[in-house]
Amino acid sequence: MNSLINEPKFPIVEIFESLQGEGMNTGMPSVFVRLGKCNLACPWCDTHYNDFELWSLSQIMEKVRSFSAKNVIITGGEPTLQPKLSLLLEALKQAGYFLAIETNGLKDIPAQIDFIATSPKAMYAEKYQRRCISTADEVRIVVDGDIQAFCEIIENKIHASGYFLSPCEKNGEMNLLETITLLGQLNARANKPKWQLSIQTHKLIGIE
Ligand SMILES: Nc1nc2[nH]cc(C(=O)O)c2c(=O)[nH]1
Ligand code: SF4
Ligand SMILES: [Mg+2]
Repeated sequence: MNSLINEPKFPIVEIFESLQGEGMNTGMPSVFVRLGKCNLACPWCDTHYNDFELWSLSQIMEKVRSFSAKNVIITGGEPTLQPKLSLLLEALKQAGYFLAIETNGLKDIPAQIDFIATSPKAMYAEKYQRRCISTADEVRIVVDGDIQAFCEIIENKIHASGYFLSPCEKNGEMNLLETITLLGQLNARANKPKWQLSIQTHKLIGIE
């Protein structure tokens, strides 16, 4: 009997190597493991998270090992939806990788993760009011409307080392003026966390 037939499988959209394009780790060489499925449906989502194929754990490990970066970014879709995510993370950890996650922050994060980047979504504010993660390394919020109140709610709910605003891209245009205007308003408050700009630099320079 081949024990590999019992291997866990994961919905994989794509696995590729690039530079982290966003947030405080911008420029870090990374292998991106993009998992399928999501528990939200943001209208401006840039990922075909339902276009996935099932890959076994060893297929994923082989692909990740074919690249040179030692930072693995688990992204999606929403990667925390995978019931067996810890098995994948355990295998990657055993192989010596630093593990980062990109999550919407509604579900708990497995303990194997070394760096949490979370992007709470203002249009789903009620869900975040009800329950979300309470700590992260960085918070990045997309400016898809008048979201100052949501940023203030998230500051209180999610303690992080860095808080970022990202412009929203619609029809190829970024709302940068709206984004930096809101940055100015958030940072004019006394005794509150300072917010910074995070741009999807990979899109500007045309890398994956
Ligand atoms: N270069 C690059 N950096 C990224 N950071 C987060 C990404 C994502 O799609 O989750 C991403 C991505 O797709 N590409
Ligand atoms: S949470 Fe992320 S992956 Fe899910 S729909 Fe929103 S932008 Fe897309
Ligand atoms: Mg992306």
